[in-house]
Amino acid sequence: EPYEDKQALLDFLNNVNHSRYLNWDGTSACSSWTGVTCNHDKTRIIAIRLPGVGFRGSIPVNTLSRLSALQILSLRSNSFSGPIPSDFGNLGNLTSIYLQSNSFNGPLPADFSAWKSLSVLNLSNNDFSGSIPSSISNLTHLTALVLTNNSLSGNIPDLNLPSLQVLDLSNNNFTGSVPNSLQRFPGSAFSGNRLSPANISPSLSLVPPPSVPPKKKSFKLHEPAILGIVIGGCVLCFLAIAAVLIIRYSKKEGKSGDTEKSLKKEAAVRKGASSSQHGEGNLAFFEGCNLAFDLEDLLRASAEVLGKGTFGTTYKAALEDSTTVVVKRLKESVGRKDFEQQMEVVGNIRHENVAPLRAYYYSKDEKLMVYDFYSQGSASLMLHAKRSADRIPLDWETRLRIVIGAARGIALIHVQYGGKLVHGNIKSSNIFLNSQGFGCISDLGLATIMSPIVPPVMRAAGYQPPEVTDSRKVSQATDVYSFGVLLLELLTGKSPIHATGTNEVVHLVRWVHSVVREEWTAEVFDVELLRYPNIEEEMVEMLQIGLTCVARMPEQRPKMAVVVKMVEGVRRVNTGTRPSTEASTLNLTPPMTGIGSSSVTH
Ligand SMILES: Nc1ncnc2c1ncn2[C@@H]1O[C@H](COP(=O)(O)OP(=O)(O)OP(=O)(O)O)[C@@H](O)[C@H]1O
Repeated sequence: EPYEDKQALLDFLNNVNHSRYLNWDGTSACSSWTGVTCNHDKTRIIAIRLPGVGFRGSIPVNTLSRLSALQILSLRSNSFSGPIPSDFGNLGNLTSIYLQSNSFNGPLPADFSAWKSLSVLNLSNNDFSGSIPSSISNLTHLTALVLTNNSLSGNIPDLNLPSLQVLDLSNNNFTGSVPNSLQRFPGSAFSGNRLSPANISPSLSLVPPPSVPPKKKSFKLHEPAILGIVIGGCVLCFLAIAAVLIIRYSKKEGKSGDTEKSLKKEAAVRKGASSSQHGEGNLAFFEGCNLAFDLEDLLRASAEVLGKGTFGTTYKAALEDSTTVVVKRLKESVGRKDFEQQMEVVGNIRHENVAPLRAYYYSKDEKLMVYDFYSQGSASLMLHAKRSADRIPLDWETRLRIVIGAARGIALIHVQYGGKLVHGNIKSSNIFLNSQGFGCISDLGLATIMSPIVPPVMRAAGYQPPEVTDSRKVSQATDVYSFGVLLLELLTGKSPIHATGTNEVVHLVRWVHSVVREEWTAEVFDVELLRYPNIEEEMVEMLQIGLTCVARMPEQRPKMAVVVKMVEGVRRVNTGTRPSTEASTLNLTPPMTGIGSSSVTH
């Protein structure tokens, strides 16, 4: 509703019991919070956003405390003063508090224990004083703590915040040293204080100590500086790598769609020799595969290039009996023994969320892998292909199914072979829809057989976590990070590395962090999702799961089995609040098979 004056807003807050979101942005009609009593129990209101509407003065006690369902509270960019009212502690369901860019003052709340679900706390650009209470360690779900540009002082307590990924304590009056638990954060998180430099991360050297601490309302101006510092010296290197990858990608895109007469003909051209000598045995099929063709049939099939990936070229091959399969022709690979061993591992995995490897072939000149053809294309294609007015957007239900299926597939992979198996190349172009419309992971095993040849950092720019600098560092936590990037990609509609209008190269994980930190949460989501009603809660929950998966430190990322529960819980939790017809027609959680009791055939 367009609220035009303060009275209308007050009427809303005080009398309307049935709304779930209150968003009111951009006018300056309000002056004081006085009169807002919220004297009804509006248990359904889950989000209040009143940024920049001109409020000033303090927030009296008992104005919001009855909103027991409230999850998101944004009062940023007003002129509130005074302390945070003590009864905010009653709002035990809060997940995000944005009070930045006001003139709040006084100490921080002494007891944080009530905010058990809190994920984002942004109190920056105020005048809070005193120290950080150690009770903040009770916020076990906190992912972002932003206290920059206040007058906080004393020692920074040793905070045990396992989920924390964004920390900014800069431009305060903290003294002492950076505690052990926070030394993983970049130096810029602590700059502009009087801290001993001894144990601050070396990146501090990139941060010129500000001679005059930035003052109120300077946060947005300050933001690029912080980002610039965080990215710091990496940026040039990153830009160079990204440019190479973008050029490569566009070349690759350009190639896809080329048609070729047959794989055999192409092989002959490639070898500059007769193609009759493929020699060395035939295709090895896996149990349960009812495809009936041999190598010659496959090589004779008319083939269309689907794309050139990191490991070789992928073809859609139409056989004479009208079967269509996908053939991956690898550029090179490890030796026969290792190749065959890995193919046996992969080919024997049968699970609805893992694309089955149907057959393989190995000879000196030719290494092939045969898969089913997924006619709808990959999640990447569905999400990013030709964004135009007549395009049918990838709807929210399909995105949820992709996420849930992909999570189940990765979790299944992670319990194979004594929990030692890693995918190593999770990305949206390797995810397809299975017959039930759920995500299904392809390319298992390729990263392993190619790791001596193609290092992981060269493979999936934007999907690889910071610790992956060489192939030995790939672990299941790498897959969790890549899955988190996939989740963010599906929520934002943006590629893991994308260029902005100003040709600036943006890293999706950093971009999402910066947007969430600034409470532009609504802006984070893909505009194509805005047309679907009642999904904001689910999107916000998915966003939080995605951010948990992309935690900087591998040991802080959840295990994939836990992620499965989290993503499945998003819809289960919310079915009660959705229209019953809609909820009952969606079968988002068919029984999970395979995890723990996998249906692997040998
Ligand atoms: N079984 C399949 N069915 C339909 N399309 C597929 C299939 N397998 C791969 N593709 C598509 O073919 C194209 C090339 O795939 P390929 O796996 O070679 O490269 P990639 O996924 O872009 O990168 P990478 O090699 O790192 O996995 C991609 O667009 C991919 O989504």
